[in-house]
Amino acid sequence: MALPPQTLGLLQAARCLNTHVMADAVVLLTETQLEWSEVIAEMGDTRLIVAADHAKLAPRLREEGTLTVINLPIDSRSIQERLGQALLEATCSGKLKEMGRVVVIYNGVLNDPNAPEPLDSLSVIHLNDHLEKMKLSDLRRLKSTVPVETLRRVIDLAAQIGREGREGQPVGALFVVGDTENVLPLCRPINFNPFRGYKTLDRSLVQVKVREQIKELAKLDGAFIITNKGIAKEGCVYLDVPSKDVELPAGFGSRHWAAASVSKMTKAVAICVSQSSGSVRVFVGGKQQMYVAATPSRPHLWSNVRLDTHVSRPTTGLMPQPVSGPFHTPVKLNLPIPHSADAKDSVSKNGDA
Ligand SMILES: Nc1ncnc2c1ncn2[C@@H]1O[C@H](COP(=O)(O)OP(=O)(O)OP(=O)(O)O)[C@@H](O)[C@H]1O
Repeated sequence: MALPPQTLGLLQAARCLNTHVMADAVVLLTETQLEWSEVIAEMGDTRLIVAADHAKLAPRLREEGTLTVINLPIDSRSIQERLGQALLEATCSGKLKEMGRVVVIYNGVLNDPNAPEPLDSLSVIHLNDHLEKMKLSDLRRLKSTVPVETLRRVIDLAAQIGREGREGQPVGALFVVGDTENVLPLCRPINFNPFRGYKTLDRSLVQVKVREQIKELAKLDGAFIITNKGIAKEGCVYLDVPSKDVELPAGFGSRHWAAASVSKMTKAVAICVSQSSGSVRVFVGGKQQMYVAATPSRPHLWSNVRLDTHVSRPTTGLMPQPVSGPFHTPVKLNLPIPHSADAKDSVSKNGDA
């Protein structure tokens, strides 16, 4: 079966563009089975990376041993989010250079995916402009065993909870991600487990509806336990973790101490949303390794500006506006926490209010 003319034209244009802009590769984002041997023949010696729903396309893709494939499960996210995820996965797995550029072919107009020629768009993406500003590579530097994609998803969810609260009220939360084997024995239920009895897919944070549900559940006391793969396992659990081997500046309460301690005792990453400030702190190995401000100064980008304080926010007045999309959060890494006597109530000299 020959390739549809529009797809063929896009492949040829992508190959040409790849040479002109000296791109590292052509990335093909597709949910549609193609005649892969023809695609490969069309691309000649141009590097091709296929980002596709592996389960659906796997049998045919596997037949083409030479193709570089990124597994991208279909879900309800927008094409921009899926594209972001594909580039992130490709960069994190070393298939693309962080500073490089790529030509991407995708279905950008979002017409019927079952149409004979769903591929309709071509873009040149400079990864430096995207991934570096987003500082997603920083997630890798956390040196945790939790996949970067799971971390990004939970951090984004945590940041949304911190910014949006629930029904006008500020809400805090604690996510313990990964190493569930060692984390679960440290947990005891303080309420019914809201995830019990649900199928894995219905507990996956890939699903928007699951993330929305978790935002609702964040009102309840206790922590969420999330697996490496981003599956919610338990909610409303109390972490019985001694805090003797961790150090936090004055002003942090029991949620933050529990986060630091559980990350010290296990290989899990603890992601803590402060109810009082709305900010998010990421703990690995007993230490705070990342800070996400409650109010993004540069929406849609990850950056590492702002020094870190644990600042109270007003409980009345306008809440910061939620920002959608996967890469919207100002992030700070490893900057020292001020050791003031009352960090929690201090107002940042650096404008972190
Ligand atoms: N060990 C723990 N395990 C699970 N959840 C906890 C634990 N300790 C505290 N929490 C949760 O954190 C909530 C707030 O506790 P606390 O005010 O002491 O925390 P905090 O660190 O000051 O955070 P915040 O800035 O959100 O107030 C508790 O109501 C509880 O839901």
